[in-house]
Amino acid sequence: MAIIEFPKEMKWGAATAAYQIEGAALEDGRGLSIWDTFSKTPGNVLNGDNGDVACDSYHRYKEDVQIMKELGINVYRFSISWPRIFPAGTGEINQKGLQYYHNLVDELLENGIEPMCTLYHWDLPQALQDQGGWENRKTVDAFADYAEQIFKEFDGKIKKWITINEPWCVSFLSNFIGIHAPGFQNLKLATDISHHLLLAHGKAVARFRDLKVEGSIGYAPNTEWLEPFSSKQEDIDACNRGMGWFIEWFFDPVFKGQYPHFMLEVFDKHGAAPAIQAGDMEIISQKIDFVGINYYTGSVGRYKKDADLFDLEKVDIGYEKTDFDWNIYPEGFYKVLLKIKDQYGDIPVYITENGACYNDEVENGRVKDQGRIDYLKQHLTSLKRAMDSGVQIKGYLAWSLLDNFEWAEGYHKRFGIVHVDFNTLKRTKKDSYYWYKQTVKNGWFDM
Ligand SMILES: OC[C@@H]1[C@@H](O)[C@H](O)[C@@H](O)c2[nH]c(CCc3ccccc3)c[n+]21
Repeated sequence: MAIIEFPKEMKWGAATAAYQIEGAALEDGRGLSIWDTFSKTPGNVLNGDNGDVACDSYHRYKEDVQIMKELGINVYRFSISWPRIFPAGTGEINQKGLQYYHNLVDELLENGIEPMCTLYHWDLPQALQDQGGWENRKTVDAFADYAEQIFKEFDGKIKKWITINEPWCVSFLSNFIGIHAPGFQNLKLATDISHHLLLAHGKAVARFRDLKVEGSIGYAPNTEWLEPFSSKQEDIDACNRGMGWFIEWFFDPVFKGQYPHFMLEVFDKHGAAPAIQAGDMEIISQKIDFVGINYYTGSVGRYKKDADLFDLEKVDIGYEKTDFDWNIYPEGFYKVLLKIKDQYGDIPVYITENGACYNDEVENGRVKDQGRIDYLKQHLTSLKRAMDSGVQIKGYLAWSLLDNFEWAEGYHKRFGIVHVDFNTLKRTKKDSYYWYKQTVKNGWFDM
């Protein structure tokens, strides 16, 4: 088949997040996060799993860095646990928490791997949730203060920064759909939170600029492609409205300084337009250096009155699926990247997450996850198509380095290119690890 080749200067990496891999949830002064509370509330997480131990990367990070070094990647995306730094969300700083991230970052740098740091990957300090969480504008300022502390602490060591991971998940998945922490189901709450998250992003960028921190900063919205079932205008419009929930709602404020009118109309219909204060949009829309794009799947959609907020219903037309039951839809990756470039201009893009759930187990010391290899091949091919179409891709980071705590699905859903036995914490490199290693080394693969 075809040889798919990438530019020499492209960065290759892997991604994780604090609550999903660290464990040591009650160690060295860490405060509780909303995910500690949510996962320990019966019924919220499959099998009652929680992040108390996870991959125990808090203690095993040196082994993990060696795995990355052998993989040959040159960038590693991780997140800092806010409650490990500020156990109460603000005020007293936990020095042991800072020390852990210095140890991790130093280990990465010593092994020629560039740290890419996500400041917020969903683990809000519970103490702040107790004061209203992201619904309270005080949390926005607490985030800016936390970000400032981290910028000052790691300036010169960390040079790629991401403010917020997937504000759509933090707002709508967690406060309207309700399957993630803190688990509310209120549309007005969710839209207010989405606004406060974008404001928090903007305030952190402002502190970054004021402090003249070395490096570049962006955010990492999640994307999805919705393909109209037919060429009927009602199907096309329904899919555009549905994608507006992930894309225009979180991109227009940052890149155009305003919310998309068609989305405001949708929320207004339900009395859920967000509360915006004078000056907010200027803070939100200040320039960023790159955008992190997370892409996993796409669906076919068609118009259906009142099917959901967008008069949209998804139609299963038989695409192959991963073990998360998500369609394997690489075409959507190509299309969403071109949509973003067409609508927001030639912004530098890192693919900060792309990967697949396959729950293959270890057999005779090996994990034959051919499904994941095929998924990566197809999506990297779509990525190359987007690059050849002019999308400025700076790097690709696979989700995830390790099998880890997959939120409401617990440890049952595996996204790693490295298998983790959650009883022994033994790491086993999967077939996809070796395929990815070869691809990173060569800069090309044979489709
Ligand atoms: O579900 C796989 C990964 C998570 O492990 C990451 O923490 C998170 O950033 C992330 N986002 C997405 C796409 C949005 C989504 C998240 C969770 C559930 C459904 C959709 C997939 N993933």
